Amino acid sequence: MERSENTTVRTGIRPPTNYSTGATAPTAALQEMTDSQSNARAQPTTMPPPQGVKRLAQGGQLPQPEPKLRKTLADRAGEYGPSNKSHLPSAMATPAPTRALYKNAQSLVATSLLLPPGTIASSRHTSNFSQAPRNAFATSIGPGSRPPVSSMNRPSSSIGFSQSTTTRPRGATRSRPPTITTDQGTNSEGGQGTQQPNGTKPSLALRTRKLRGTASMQSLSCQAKPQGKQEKSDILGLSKQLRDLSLRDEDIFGNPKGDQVIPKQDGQSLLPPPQLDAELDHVVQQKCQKEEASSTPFSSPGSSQSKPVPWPPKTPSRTRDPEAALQQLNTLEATVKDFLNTPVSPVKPSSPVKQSFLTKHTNLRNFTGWDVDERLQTLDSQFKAMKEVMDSSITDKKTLEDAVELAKTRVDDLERERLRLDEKNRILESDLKASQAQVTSLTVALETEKRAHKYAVEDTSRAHRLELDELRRELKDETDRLQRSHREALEALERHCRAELEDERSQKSKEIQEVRAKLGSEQQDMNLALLGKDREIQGIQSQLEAAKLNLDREHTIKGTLQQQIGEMSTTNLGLEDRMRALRAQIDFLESDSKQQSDSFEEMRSRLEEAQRSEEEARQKLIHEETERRLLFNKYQELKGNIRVMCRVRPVLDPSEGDEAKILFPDLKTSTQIDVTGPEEKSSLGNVNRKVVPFEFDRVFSPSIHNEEIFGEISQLVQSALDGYNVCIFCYGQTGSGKTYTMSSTDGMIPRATHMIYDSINKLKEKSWTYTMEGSFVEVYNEELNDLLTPAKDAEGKKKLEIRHDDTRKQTAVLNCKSVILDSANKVESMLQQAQNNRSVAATKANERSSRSHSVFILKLVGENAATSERCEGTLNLVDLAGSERLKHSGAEGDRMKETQSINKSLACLGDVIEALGRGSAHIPYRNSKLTHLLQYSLGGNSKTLMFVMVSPLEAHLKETLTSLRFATKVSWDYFTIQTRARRLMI
Ligand SMILES: Nc1ncnc2c1ncn2[C@@H]1O[C@H](COP(=O)(O)OP(=O)(O)OP(=O)(O)O)[C@@H](O)[C@H]1O
Repeated sequence: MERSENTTVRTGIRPPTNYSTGATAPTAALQEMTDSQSNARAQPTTMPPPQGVKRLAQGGQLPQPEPKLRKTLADRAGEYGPSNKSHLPSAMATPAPTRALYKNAQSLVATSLLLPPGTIASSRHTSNFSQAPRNAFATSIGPGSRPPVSSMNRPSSSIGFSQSTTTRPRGATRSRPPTITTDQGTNSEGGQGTQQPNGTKPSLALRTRKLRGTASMQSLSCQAKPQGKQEKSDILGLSKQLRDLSLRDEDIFGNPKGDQVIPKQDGQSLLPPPQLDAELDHVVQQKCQKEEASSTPFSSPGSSQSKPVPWPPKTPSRTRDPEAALQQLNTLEATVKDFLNTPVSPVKPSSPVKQSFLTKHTNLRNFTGWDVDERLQTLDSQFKAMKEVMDSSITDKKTLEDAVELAKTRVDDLERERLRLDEKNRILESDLKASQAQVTSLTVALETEKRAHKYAVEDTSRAHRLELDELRRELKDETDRLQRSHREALEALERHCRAELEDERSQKSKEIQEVRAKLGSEQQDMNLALLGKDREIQGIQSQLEAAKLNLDREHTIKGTLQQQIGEMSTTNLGLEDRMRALRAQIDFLESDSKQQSDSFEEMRSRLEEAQRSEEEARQKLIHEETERRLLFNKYQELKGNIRVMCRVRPVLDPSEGDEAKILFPDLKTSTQIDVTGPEEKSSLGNVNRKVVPFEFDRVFSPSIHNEEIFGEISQLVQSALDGYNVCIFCYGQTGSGKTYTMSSTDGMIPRATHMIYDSINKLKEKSWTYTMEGSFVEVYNEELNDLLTPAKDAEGKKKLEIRHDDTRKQTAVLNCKSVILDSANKVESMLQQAQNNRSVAATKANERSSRSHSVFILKLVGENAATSERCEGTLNLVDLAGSERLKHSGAEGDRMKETQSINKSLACLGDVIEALGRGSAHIPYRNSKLTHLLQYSLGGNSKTLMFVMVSPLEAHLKETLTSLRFATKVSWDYFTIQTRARRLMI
């Protein structure tokens, strides 16, 4: 394809295959051809528009191109297109010097055509003779002209021409080898026929024009060489003139280098390399030198292979103007005619030795004839073909013009689009600028707003700070004010309280003085009253004697009544027998007389009377029971609500040690005990042992058993059944027999419960029903423990709390287990359980030393259905802890703490009894748990019995004396109370 294009370009003339019969005569056609050669020489006409053209374009017919930077397609089309070429002035299209030179060239051609036919024939390429158009063309210009070798290889189809002129891609830039032949062929038509958008074509056309001029001159010089040196010099001069012509043409177009500077897109010019002309001159000179060296220049094999310098120039392809082409044809026809009229020079005979051939590559001999008619016919046919070509060229031209017009329209559209886009771009730029300005203004506004906001925040924070400081100051002031006011109020209140306290103190002192004075007078009155009370006591004692007599009488009456009841029961049985007998008798006498009915009525009345007597006797018995209770309580009170008894245990084993000297002087009353004290040295050195006598309500010797002892306390148990609170203590040192007396199997507790059961059963006859409920607690280290609950089960339980009912004079222990004692067996198991849980610790004094106070609480509640009476009494059986002194026991640590708490509770018990004896208004029950628990069983109408337990051993003598003295003190206090009570009774 490339090769085809190149060959087409080299030819520059349409192949005559499509040559049609032209309208122009052959002669005229030859003349036009000659002219076309001249036009072909006038390359500047196809050059890019010179300055004049540019000025014309600037005149308004064409859009003004941007110099070098932006050229529209229309601009480029105007510069290089054939339409612009038509605007060129004729003077510029064909400069005068060029025309003169071409005239010289035509004369030279004519001279060259006068060469001998053999010389011309030898220059033909007979091997390619089959290519008629080229061969015809070669013959059309005469044998003196050297046909272009390169054109012989070119396909002579019109397709190549079309490609070179119309169908070649506008943007395609084909590289061309920098050879003379290639450039020559390319430049022969490319500069005119093609319109390359990149502008390389005009540059190549200029270069082709130079080459053409130079090569033609070289060729001419070479061909003219055989004519002589003068001709050679003429040819060289003509070559120079052509070169100068090219230069001048270039000067005309304003380019000193001979090429128009076509700006590339990158701004670089596409100037041909400056050494190209020198190379072409060098090649032509070398070729001429070779031809000079050869003897037969036209038959030289290299001549046919030499550089294909086209001659004559391919004018038809270079000009697009058909009229000019026709003119060229006419010129060519005229030239042919001149040639035919010119006489032929004789042919130089060849050497007989050396045969000459057409070329060195063929064995054809030299031409021997010249058929002019045939040549003319050939020329005529070529002319016709050229005519057809020209017609087709005209058609192509019109098509191209249409295409150009279309391109212009497109260019205009594009230009309008560009303008629209430019306008849009300007609008967008203006918008952008406006947006930037807006952004700037917004940024400024934002900055301003930020600053304003910052200032506002700072102002606000400053205001808040100030406000906070102000609030703090106010708060501080308020706090100070409040503190001052509070301090002042406190001071005023303190002053007021002090004043009130002073007033109260003075008032109280006055009251104390008054009370003291009053007490003095009362004491006198009391002494007087005491005397009266003594008398009353004596009276009461007499009443008591009388009451005893009454009681005995009542007992007698009771026995009589019981006897009467028995008798009445017997009588009742007899009456019932009699009733049955009477009924039988009634049945017997029913039918009898009135006597029988009277007898029946009498019997019935007697029966009713007997029943009434029985009811009266029962009512009397109930009444006597109530009366008995009152008399029994009065009797107990007369015997003393508080009694102190002493019991001395026997020596269990002789190994226990010596027995102390304890005497019981009054065996009849059993109220005294004499204890021989320890040895004491007198001031004279005599050792004496004092006998210390003690007197109690009852003294039990070691031989007395529990049964007899219970006989003494059974009356108190009866009082508990009668609804009174009874408290029985066992006091004494460790090992003195307290537990034995109280809790042993035949101790007071079991006996008391058994007695209570018996009494309850008996009282049922008197319409009394009882409930008995027992509990067992322990006071250890001033704390209450439930002995009926094992220690492990007591953990986590609530502590025992003492609650007093002041109305009923009853005490209850909260959170303490109580057992309903509905049988005697339950009491024994309860005692056993309590004994196991009781805190027992070993001390030096006793291995089984009880270090706590145990309290057996038996609550008795009785109700009489006949009389609706109700009684509620409590029997407290207390086994006190050992009363030994600390020094003697040798207790340490926890034992010492136990002992201290034991001594404290015992001391508190003594204080309570002392207070009760003194008749003090305040009884210190709450000083210890024990007295607090037994509050309603100590004092008042309660019955209290204290057993002081005594060891018979000499070793325990001191403790024995201490215990006896404590009991005596209590006894005396009780005595005081009893005395007072007796006085009150009197
Ligand atoms: N009247 C008595 N007849 C026979 N044995 C007695 C008598 N009194 C006490 N005993 C015996 O003496 C010992 C000590 O008696 P008991 O344990 O009752 O003394 P205690 O005062 O209760 O001592 P603690 O204060 O340590 O409980 C016991 O073995 C007991 O059986």
